[in-house]
Amino acid sequence: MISVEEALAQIFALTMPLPTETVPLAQAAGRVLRAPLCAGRDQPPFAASAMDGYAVAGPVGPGQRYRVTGEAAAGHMFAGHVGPGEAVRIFTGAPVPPGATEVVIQEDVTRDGDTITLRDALGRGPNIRPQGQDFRAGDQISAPRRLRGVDLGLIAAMNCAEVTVTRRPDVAIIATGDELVMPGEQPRADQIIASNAFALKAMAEAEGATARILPIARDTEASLRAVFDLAQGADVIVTIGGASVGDHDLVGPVADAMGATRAFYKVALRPGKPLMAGQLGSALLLGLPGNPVSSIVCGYLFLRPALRAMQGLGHYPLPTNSAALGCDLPQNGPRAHYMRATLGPGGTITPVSSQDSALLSLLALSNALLVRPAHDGPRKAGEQMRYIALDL
Ligand SMILES: Nc1nc2c(c(=O)[nH]1)N[C@H]1C(S)=C(S)[C@@H](COP(=O)(O)OP(=O)(O)OC[C@H]3O[C@@H](n4cnc5c(N)ncnc54)[C@H](O)[C@@H]3O)O[C@H]1N2
Ligand code: MOO
Repeated sequence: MISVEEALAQIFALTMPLPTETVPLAQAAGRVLRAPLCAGRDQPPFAASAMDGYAVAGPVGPGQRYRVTGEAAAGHMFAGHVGPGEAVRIFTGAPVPPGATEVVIQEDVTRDGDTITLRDALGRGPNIRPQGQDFRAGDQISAPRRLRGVDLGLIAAMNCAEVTVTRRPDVAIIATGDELVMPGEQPRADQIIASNAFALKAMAEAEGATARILPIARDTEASLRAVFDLAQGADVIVTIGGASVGDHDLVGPVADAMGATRAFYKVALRPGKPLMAGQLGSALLLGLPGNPVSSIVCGYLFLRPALRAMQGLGHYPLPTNSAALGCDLPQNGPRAHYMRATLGPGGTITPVSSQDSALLSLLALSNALLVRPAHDGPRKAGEQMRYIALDL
């Protein structure tokens, strides 16, 4: 059995950044920017008033008087110049007219006809945002990066209407097993509901992929082949179940018979030991174990990083944080253990009561995977441990 790190490296070796496409900004949230962007203009493009008040020229102090010669509002600049002893009525966001040295807020002014007089208690000036204070024409946003809402706002301000992003990976998800029916169907007494595909689809979509749940493959070679055929065109084919050593575990043999090349089978990992990875046609093939927690943990550890790599974000495992252990733990065995755990209010992390890989309800109660490396020694409450946030 190979280590989790080796398995992830082998999966990365099977991935290539996908081609790019150009999309309008309004459709770019969550996509991965692949080409750097350049600001088309300075922001603000002119010295701008930060307040509503008066743009004045000349010394500013209590009792100073100015003659108001015009008005500047956002989107309506004042065409003239402000000379000594003159003022222009100005509003937030308006260009500060040439000659003006300060904007005095209107609360500090008394106005009588066309004359303003500054009050005794003056606020601090100058209330002018210099041209290019936010960014300059030519300033760049670097790539690659996942585009958040704030990035889209900045790109829009730079006057870029379109962005070059990675094409969305297409993920085909195949649940396998005679015991499975879809939610809402009428299961026989010996059947259960196929649940894992829904978690994995949500995970893939949160990583920027499109995901399709294919019909459940039954435990026959013909059925599995037929569903694999439906996966054509996918960048990633994820199978669920049928990965172990039982007589009805057909994923490996059928994929092999269809020409898949196998990178590895079995990882020193708990849960998720019977994980398989390879290539089928041009698709990355991830054969996940059927136990619900195993498949979802493998989705975190392998599918998410693989989708990031395919979108051009590089080869990285999901990030970990550290927290103080809430209880003692015995020595770990030979498999890295990703324990379902809760991160409590005091910042301590505690494994949930059972680590059985079939217990979806306990996974749903958890908000972290406590990482125990293979052969990790016994741990005492209070020790710092690494964990992965269960954020999807
Ligand atoms: N003799 C051995 N038996 C098993 C071993 C082993 O090493 N030797 N490994 C165990 C481990 S660990 C795991 S994990 C499982 C993985 O088995 P499979 O990947 O072949 O999965 P299945 O047998 O098809 O299913 C396991 C379990 O999960 C349920 N399941 C399957 N698909 C779904 C789905 N889409 N949604 C919800 N639940 C699903 C299935 O009904 C089974 O209960 O093998 C152990 N056995
Ligand atoms: O490797 Mo299995 O996923 O422990 O239950």
